[in-house]
Amino acid sequence: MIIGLTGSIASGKSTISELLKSKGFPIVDADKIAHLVVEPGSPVLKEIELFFGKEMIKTDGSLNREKLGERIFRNENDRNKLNSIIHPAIRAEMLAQKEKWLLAGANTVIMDIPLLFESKLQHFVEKIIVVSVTPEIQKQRLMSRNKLTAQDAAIRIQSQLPMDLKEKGADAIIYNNGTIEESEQQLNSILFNWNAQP
Ligand SMILES: CC(C)(COP(=O)(O)OP(=O)(O)OC[C@H]1O[C@@H](n2cnc3c(N)ncnc32)[C@H](O)[C@@H]1O)[C@@H](O)C(=O)NCCC(=O)NCCS
Ligand SMILES: Nc1ncnc2c1ncn2[C@@H]1O[C@H](COP(=O)(O)OP(=O)(O)OP(=O)(O)O)[C@@H](O)[C@H]1O
Repeated sequence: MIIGLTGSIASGKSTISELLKSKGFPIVDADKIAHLVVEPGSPVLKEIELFFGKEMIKTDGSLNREKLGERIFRNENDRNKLNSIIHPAIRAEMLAQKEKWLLAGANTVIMDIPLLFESKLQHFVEKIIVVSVTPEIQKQRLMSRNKLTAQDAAIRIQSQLPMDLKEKGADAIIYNNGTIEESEQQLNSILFNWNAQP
């Protein structure tokens, strides 16, 4: 079974993904792959430099994520441009990793895809878990994790589809407003209901 794990920014996908990993499930992580495809010297990084300018590259040749983030979260045209440069490479690597796990005999593969709905990737997966939080908790966690002002956190949240729309597209929802243990209990019952084994 291929399970898509999604949610909104700072809703707790990585936290749930870590729990799944500790239970032995193989994880294909789109955010990690997004780091991989922009390694120094990669063609994707060159394209980012050509469009967004030399100031997006640090002196050690790596991507200045903070600078690029400042630009793309507040500007839809820039965000669409970055997506058109980086997403094809991310998708190709996600599918390759999924195939690798299936060939290795995995029963269930987890695909952690933050933009599953925004990028219309529902066909990549068979079941969808949405990790949801209330807007207040989401903003608070995003501000403290990324050291952002309330305004910058709001801009990032608005760059994605609203949570209620994502919930409508879910096969199961984890409400991650309480403790991690409470979220793990919800996760366990979803895995049990779907008879999902690593
Ligand atoms: C703009 C970048 C450099 C900022 O880097 P930064 O280290 O600050 O953020 P990070 O990569 O950890 O992403 C954090 C979260 O931001 C959100 N996010 C990232 N990119 C986007 C985007 N293009 N549109 C909307 N939300 C996004 C996701 O919820 C993601 O989980 C980076 O997010 C990026 O390369 N984005 C484009 C790739 C992408 O779409 N990634 C999302 C998964 S496919
Ligand atoms: N149940 C919880 N209780 C307290 N803190 C939590 C809980 N779940 C997640 N967090 C914290 O909230 C922040 C966001 O969680 P996490 O990084 O898992 O979200 P994410 O959905 O993967 O974010 P992104 O979309 O930005 O990658 C992190 O600092 C994490 O430690």
